[in-house]
Amino acid sequence: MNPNMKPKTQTFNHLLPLDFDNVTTLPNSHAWSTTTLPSDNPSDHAIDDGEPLPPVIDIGEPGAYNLVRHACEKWGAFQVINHGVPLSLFHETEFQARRLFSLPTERKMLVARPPSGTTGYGLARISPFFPKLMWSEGFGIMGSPVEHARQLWPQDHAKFCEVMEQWQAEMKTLCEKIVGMMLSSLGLTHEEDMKWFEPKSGCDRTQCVLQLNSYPVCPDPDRAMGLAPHTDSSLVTLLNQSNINGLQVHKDGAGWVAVEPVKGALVVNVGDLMQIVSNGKFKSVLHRAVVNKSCHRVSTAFFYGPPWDAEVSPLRKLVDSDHPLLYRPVKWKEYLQIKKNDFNSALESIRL
Ligand SMILES: O=C(O)CCC(=O)C(=O)O
Ligand SMILES: [Fe+2]
Repeated sequence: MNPNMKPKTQTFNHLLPLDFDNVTTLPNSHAWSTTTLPSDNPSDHAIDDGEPLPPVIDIGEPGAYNLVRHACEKWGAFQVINHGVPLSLFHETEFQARRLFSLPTERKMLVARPPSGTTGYGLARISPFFPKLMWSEGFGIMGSPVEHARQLWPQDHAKFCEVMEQWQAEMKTLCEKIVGMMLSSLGLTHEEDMKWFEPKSGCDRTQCVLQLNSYPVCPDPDRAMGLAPHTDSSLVTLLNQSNINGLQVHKDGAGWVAVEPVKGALVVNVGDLMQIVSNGKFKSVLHRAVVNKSCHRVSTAFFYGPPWDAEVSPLRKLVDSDHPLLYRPVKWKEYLQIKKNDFNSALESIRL
């Protein structure tokens, strides 16, 4: 696989996932060959000093800041527990996501995501960068999902909207806390150093996307890919991967490492913007999702970012003669355009 590949011309067929329920063998369109499928298996290095890695951090503990910094530098990912999000809401969110994906294909097509859009039902947005299709379907939400939910369930959409809005609110609060912890761990204060990111004139303009992902049972998981390797463009991403294995993170020297699900924990990914803000100290983690033969896996990813037009640049306090400025300033909306063209080399293209 060439991560620098340009998107190929999309046809309508490329925008819509398979009707997975009616497929018993892996179609050629979804069969990743050894040249397109990263061949290295999850590493044996996933255990370090008897602890599963990336680390699981109790963010209620006084020493959590140091653990967060260490995880962001070493892995670009960690799991959080003791975060205050009720377990019942995890279950309700997963239940509603499963309810959506179990609708008949024709119903889901009513809310198909447009080719360059963010919200609605469809293939992974990164699909155009890869020669094969992924064994997954997704549904993107920004703000209220009510317009789409009304089309999916004309009589019965209130609960879906209530649960998704509650989940978004909880994720946003937790992201604010985690971004604050990351900055504090670098010796920065939110007030001084994050002015670009603060709500202006009392209204909160941070931009967030909630992405529901579905990985149906796959007849030939070794040749299929749930979600191909990528980094997230966000500042941070919070992922609920339910109780089923599938997420893997890439670590130099260790290869692909499985992130073991921990009940009630959320995975935190450092995103590209946080790598920029931290002047390269924190690593935007390369990750992927694999599929399996027996369980339909559902995950929810909450991408947390600054206002579209806020300029993101490395924090001045982190730049000195030993740590030269690594990235030019960029607005998130501009960065997303760069990512659409350059994909996994987007960070390189704004490097000084
Ligand atoms: O489902 C997963 O484990 C990964 C999801 C993900 O990386 C994404 O939605 O960006
Ligand atoms: Fe991701």
